[in-house]
Amino acid sequence: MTLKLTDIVLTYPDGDRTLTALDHVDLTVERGEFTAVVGPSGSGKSSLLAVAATLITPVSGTVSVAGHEVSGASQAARTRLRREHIGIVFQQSNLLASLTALDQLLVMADLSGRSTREAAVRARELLAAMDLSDKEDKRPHQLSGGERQRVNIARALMNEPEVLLVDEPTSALDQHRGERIVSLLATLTKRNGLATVMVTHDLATLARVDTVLSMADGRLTAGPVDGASPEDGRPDRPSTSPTRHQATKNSSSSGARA
Ligand SMILES: Nc1ncnc2c1ncn2[C@@H]1O[C@H](COP(=O)(O)OP(=O)(O)OP(=O)(O)O)[C@@H](O)[C@H]1O
Repeated sequence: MTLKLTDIVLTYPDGDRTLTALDHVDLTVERGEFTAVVGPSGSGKSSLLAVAATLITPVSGTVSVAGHEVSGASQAARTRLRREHIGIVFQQSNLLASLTALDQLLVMADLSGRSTREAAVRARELLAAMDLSDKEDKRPHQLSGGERQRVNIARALMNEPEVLLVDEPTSALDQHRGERIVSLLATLTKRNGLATVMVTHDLATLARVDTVLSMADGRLTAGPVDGASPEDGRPDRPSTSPTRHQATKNSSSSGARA
């Protein structure tokens, strides 16, 4: 199992009390599986991603990434694990303003000690896969919102991660560009064998994912919120299995504690 969170409890100090952001959460995502987490603001979605990214240590529970147990690992080991196995795409494009699209990717390779030649080949391949070959030399302000988000995704894939964590990828995009980004994520998940977790408010994008989970008050349960259909907003899409979103959670790989 590529990403496995078991019985995670995460709290934050809240004045003289403690706020439970994640309340005994289980999550398993296999390679090639695209999982979406939906839920209201403040329900714990970003906290879940941060724990999965090994950026925050939970009070209890275990995190395993690509077969590596995170609990008890040193800070240096976590950083290495993150660099080698996890790609993160943040909500807003956080590209460096002064760098070209190509250099945004090369910086990642530099941090992980890849050879410059090998990195340049991979970066160009990734930009081509994102349909950005003609934008290699463009800086962020010369790119559209959708193009910036595709550079973000390419950058997250630079070190060939097994796990891809994506926070609200469509929030700054119009519907068409948003759908294109999620479609791209779905394709990459299958093609690269990624275990992808996407936090989203955008129910229209759920038609492209394999599994939908809902966060509410720090608890993760199977299925979309309020009975919303994953096909909402995409009536023309060929349906793979409308009921799988519910079934997957309860029966097999992805575990969410109800
Ligand atoms: N660093 C922090 N310190 C204290 N409380 C926090 C911190 N980060 C998040 N919280 C609280 O934890 C709860 C879960 O927050 P989180 O950001 O994970 O939710 P979310 O579902 O991602 O929300 P949104 O959709 O608005 O981003 C909220 O009540 C939030 O106020």
